[in-house]
Amino acid sequence: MRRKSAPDNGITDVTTAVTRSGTSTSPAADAARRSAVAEEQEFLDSAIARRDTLVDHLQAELSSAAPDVLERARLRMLRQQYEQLRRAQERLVFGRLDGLDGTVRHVGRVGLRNDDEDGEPLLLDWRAPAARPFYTATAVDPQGQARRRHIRTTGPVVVGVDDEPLDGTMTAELVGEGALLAALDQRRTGHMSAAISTLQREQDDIIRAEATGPLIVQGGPGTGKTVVALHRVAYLLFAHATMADQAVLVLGPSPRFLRYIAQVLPALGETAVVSATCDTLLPDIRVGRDESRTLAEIKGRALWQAALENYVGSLFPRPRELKLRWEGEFYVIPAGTVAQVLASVRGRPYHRAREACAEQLHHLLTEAVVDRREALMHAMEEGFEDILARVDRSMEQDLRPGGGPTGSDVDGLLSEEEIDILRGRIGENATIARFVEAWWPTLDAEEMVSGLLTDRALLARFVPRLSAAELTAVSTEPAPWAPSDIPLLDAVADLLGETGAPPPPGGSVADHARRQRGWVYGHVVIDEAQELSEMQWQMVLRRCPSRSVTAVGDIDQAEAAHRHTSWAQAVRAAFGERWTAAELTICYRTPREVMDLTGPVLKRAGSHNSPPRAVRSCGIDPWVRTVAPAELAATAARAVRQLQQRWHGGTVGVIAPADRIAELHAVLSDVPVLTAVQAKGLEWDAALLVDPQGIAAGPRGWNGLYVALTRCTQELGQLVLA
Ligand SMILES: Nc1ncnc2c1ncn2[C@@H]1O[C@H](COP(=O)(O)OP(=O)(O)OP(=O)(O)O)[C@@H](O)[C@H]1O
Repeated sequence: MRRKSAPDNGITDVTTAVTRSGTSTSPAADAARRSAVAEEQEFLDSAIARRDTLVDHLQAELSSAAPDVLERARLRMLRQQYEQLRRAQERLVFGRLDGLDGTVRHVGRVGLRNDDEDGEPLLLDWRAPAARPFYTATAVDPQGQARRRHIRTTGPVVVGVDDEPLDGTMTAELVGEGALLAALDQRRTGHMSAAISTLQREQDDIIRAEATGPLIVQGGPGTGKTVVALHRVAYLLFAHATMADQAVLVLGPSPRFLRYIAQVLPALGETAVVSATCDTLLPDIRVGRDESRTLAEIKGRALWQAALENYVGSLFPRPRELKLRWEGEFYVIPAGTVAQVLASVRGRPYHRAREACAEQLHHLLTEAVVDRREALMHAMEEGFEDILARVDRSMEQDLRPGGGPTGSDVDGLLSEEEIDILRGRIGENATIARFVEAWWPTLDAEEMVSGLLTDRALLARFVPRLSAAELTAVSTEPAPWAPSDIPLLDAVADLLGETGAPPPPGGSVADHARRQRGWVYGHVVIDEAQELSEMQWQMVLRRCPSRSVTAVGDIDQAEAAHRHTSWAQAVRAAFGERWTAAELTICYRTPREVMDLTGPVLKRAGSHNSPPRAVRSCGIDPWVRTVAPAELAATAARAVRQLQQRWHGGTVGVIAPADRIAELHAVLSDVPVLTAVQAKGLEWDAALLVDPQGIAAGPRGWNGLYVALTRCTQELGQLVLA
């Protein structure tokens, strides 16, 4: 932090001289702008030098550190700091707050401390509480600030500054409007980038919200839901140190979408993150086919959870007398004792219960063997020579082989150590293991689910709420797994519990989390959450029992097979009434000219909401061409070429009904040609909609058309069939 000598004068000079777009209005203004840029360049240079020094220090410390177990946590933290600093190249410094008290604070991608450890930081991390006014201070609520400055940089060079006085002389709905509009107008690269320098108030409120329970964020297309979701991950990992130990799960709608957002969190230095779709959450299972909407809807219903619990529950053994054979003799464990053993593991997953019961069985058998021996010893004491001989023989067998103590106490009773050895032998004995396996078999989730889904009678027994037609539809599906099978497999795998050895050590927290189906995350973020079925929500809950979940989505863009038209319906099965709602209201992506077309489409989709308000106009009117069906593909190819020329250096995407994709792919190999569902969450500079009526004709087609219309940042073209 620096203190200005004459705060009021300094601020006034610059802010009156520099307009929001950074262009000057007079020679005096030009001079003020140059001086402001020079001042910020000086600061940026010092921040870069400090960052480089810290990187060098950390590198030296990491390379000289011994791999001491006790040091692991500290080394992990150092490595994280090192990675964050090393990656903090672009926009190292992007903001400045001038306090009413004359203090000056710079805000940047990472925090940088001065040489003096206890002193004020040189640069505030954008997530630090002290940086918050940069995103939320207004003229009405200046939060102790006199001015906010956006510093525009290209690599290590300051190229401009945009000042906003917070004294009421300039009122703007947007924070750092110049910088924001410049960011929104940039050509799209095909990858989302971080927006730390231009986050808006309503976005910041959600990013920094408490993470103690489910937070559901509704926002229309382009309102920055993905931006908010990803920056919230970065914020939570910064604000809650322990969250990095558990990792954060980011669930997106498709692999294509995950590729689109893949660079944002690494660029912010965050690596304790696992990205997946609901279909790829199970480490060893892959979806092998599409499915009908009817089946997706049936198998997405919450009722499957109880059905599967009953199904797995039915396979737990019932209490009955158990007769075990050990060293040629039979031992009986009465049904009452078995019932007690079973009761003691009630509520545990199948395999964990099995493991615990098997252990108790080993104990009981050991006790029975020891008791019988003691009885024999008593008899021996009473002088039965032949029994003595049997005991000796039996003991020789029991304590063989293995190098342990081979003798017994002088009185013939087993010592504690010998009893332990006996118990160990029973626990490792193959015959006993076979007996336990026959009594309580280990099960495989995939076999269990396919066994249930292909057996109509079994389905009718465990899923009685399905109609006869639904039972038939489910039981006659083909073999490879479909998307709606994944939550069923996950539910059964969870009810069964893990078997086998834990995954090998090594790798990062994210590697561990990725490899383990049952990993519990510190937080889960879901994008396009309106698409999740009730059973997919259960998958989320299993991975985050604390319910520290942020779900962003647009209920009006819902295209999934479920019939939810409100968030209350969508999340009732998962959270009941206990969730918090938030809303994003401003559309950043799609220009006003295009958003004006979306109102009627949204109405046709059955929504009572209005589309979000577009923040900017691009000056390009959306266009429509009517085309004969036979000309469609060729016209689309020509239109795409023209768009590519106009948006040279940017991106173009095509959206069409599913049945036209193949025909278009044949002529358009260098641009994405997607259905509306596949285009979810994506954006391009220009979008071409081919046969929009066809898009609207599908199931939930108007919602699909709403998605399709809102993918462009600049130009929208439509080819309508004659
Ligand atoms: N504060 C911001 N600063 C800069 N760019 C932003 C900001 N907020 C949103 N954007 C940009 O606006 C576009 C839309 O954002 P985003 O994809 O997060 O919206 P969305 O609500 O998830 O949209 P959709 O529901 O259509 O998928 C992106 O290019 C994003 O980078």
